[in-house]
Amino acid sequence: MPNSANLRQVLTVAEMQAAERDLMDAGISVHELMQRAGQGAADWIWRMTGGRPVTVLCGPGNNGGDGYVIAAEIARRGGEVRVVAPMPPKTEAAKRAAETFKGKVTTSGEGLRGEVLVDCLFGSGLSRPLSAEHRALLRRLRMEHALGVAIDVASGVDADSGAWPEGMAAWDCTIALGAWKRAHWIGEASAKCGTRKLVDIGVAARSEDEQLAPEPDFARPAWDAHKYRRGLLAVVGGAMPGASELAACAAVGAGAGYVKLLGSDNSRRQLPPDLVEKNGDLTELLSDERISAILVGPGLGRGEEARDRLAHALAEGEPTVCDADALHLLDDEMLDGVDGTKIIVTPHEGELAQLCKNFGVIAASKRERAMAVHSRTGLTVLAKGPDTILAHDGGVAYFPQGSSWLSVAGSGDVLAGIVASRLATGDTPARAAMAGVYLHQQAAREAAGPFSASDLAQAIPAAYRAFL
Ligand SMILES: NC(=O)C1=CN([C@@H]2O[C@H](COP(=O)(O)OP(=O)(O)OC[C@H]3O[C@@H](n4cnc5c(N)ncnc54)[C@H](OP(=O)(O)O)[C@@H]3O)[C@@H](O)[C@H]2O)[C@@H](O)CC1
Ligand SMILES: Nc1ncnc2c1ncn2[C@@H]1O[C@H](COP(=O)(O)OP(=O)(O)O)[C@@H](O)[C@H]1O
Ligand SMILES: [K+]
Repeated sequence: MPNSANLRQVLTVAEMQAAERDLMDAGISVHELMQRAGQGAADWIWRMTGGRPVTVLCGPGNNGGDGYVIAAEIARRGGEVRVVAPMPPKTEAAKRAAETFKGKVTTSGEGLRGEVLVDCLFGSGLSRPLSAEHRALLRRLRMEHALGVAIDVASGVDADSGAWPEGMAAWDCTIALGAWKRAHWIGEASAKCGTRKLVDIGVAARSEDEQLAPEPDFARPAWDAHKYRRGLLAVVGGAMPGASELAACAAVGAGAGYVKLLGSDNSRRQLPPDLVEKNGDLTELLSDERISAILVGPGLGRGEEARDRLAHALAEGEPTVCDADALHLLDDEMLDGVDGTKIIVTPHEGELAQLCKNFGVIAASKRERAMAVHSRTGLTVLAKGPDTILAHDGGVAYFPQGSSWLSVAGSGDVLAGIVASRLATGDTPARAAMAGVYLHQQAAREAAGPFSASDLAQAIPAAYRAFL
């Protein structure tokens, strides 16, 4: 994934239109922007398909206009290309682009069988749901072509929410124009858009833009590093020790130099040799000044004792990750006198709903709920699930989709351990959360599903190496 800011911005349709107006104010015409977009997309298509016969489906707006530019460029390079246009071009720029394509244009593409379908029916200007006729056309053409490439966003997708049109087949590749849209990273669309490519047409990055989280860039420990300097993470255990052990095991490979499990019982259990467990009075155990971060929540329980342990952990004022049971116990009373900006919460959908309830927040979508909890409390909110959204001091960040093999019990404990480990190394909450998600996803690739959560935890050092 690109790490430069203008290739990571994620814009709404309205923001994209404003960016287009800014470019036009700077003297660049819609025609020029369409040429940049269409030629850039044609370049990717040419590289991916190596000159195989291409059918371009063109709609009436500027997405269709891009399609005519793509078709003309492929023809100029000597490729076999035809256009299916159920409606004539309506905008000036699209009409002008259509004139440059001299090849075959039909309205239905009936009987066409081809290798590559390029979808330029509708892009970000989708103003109503697809008609039954357009759905059927898209479905038929998609079935009649081996490979499908969507331009900007797949036709019928809501670019701002990532909602996917019912019954529509997935695409092999989506080529975003000018900037990423939310649909490339959230909702069903993010899972169905295939490989993502971005064509840069000169849109400038602004600091307030939402962004695709940058990949971590780790370094080996400093020459004079020692275990405490690399970070000491305290994992507060509770009623069900398995979950905190799993999180602690994950934390060992994710950057911290030392991970200590602070248990609540003295029962003899077989612990992995890397884990150090201390039992006893939690306040005393947490008074170790070398502790640089705390993880609390996995296996904590939700009763009085759990509440007490969470309150003790938060009272330390250290950078802290709250996950699982802790998310049910967090509320205004628990946060009273606590600096919320030092805390990361890692809720799944249900836990996010619980946080909203506890803090009296009402919001419609996962993204809005995460943002609302963040702005109400100052907490850094990593809302996980099939898609992951981070609401933090710097705004909102999105991530590529991880492997669906991550949907296994304990996977969230592993993520919490990784994020807490990053926090212990001195990363800011936002950086720790971003690095944590990428490490978790990379560990899933290394463990190559199906895997158990402990397989996933074991794959973390290999995942770490991928970002060195
Ligand atoms: N912004 C930029 O910087 C750049 C943008 N570029 C490109 O422009 C695209 C956006 O173009 P766009 O705004 O013209 O919208 P687009 O998606 O072509 O559709 C609008 C047309 O479709 C119609 N229509 C909509 N829904 C419909 C439905 N369900 N069923 C039937 N009709 C429907 C709608 O009709 P109306 O709502 O007006 O009745 C209108 O005629 C963007 O995705 C990117 O590809 C690049 O070229 C360069 C830089
Ligand atoms: N379908 C999916 N695709 C990608 N990642 C997923 C999917 N389902 C779950 N995950 C990831 O797996 C983890 C599951 O966490 P969680 O629901 O807390 O599990 P548990 O409570 O069992 O530990 C999260 O990091 C989430 O992002
Ligand atoms: K499209």
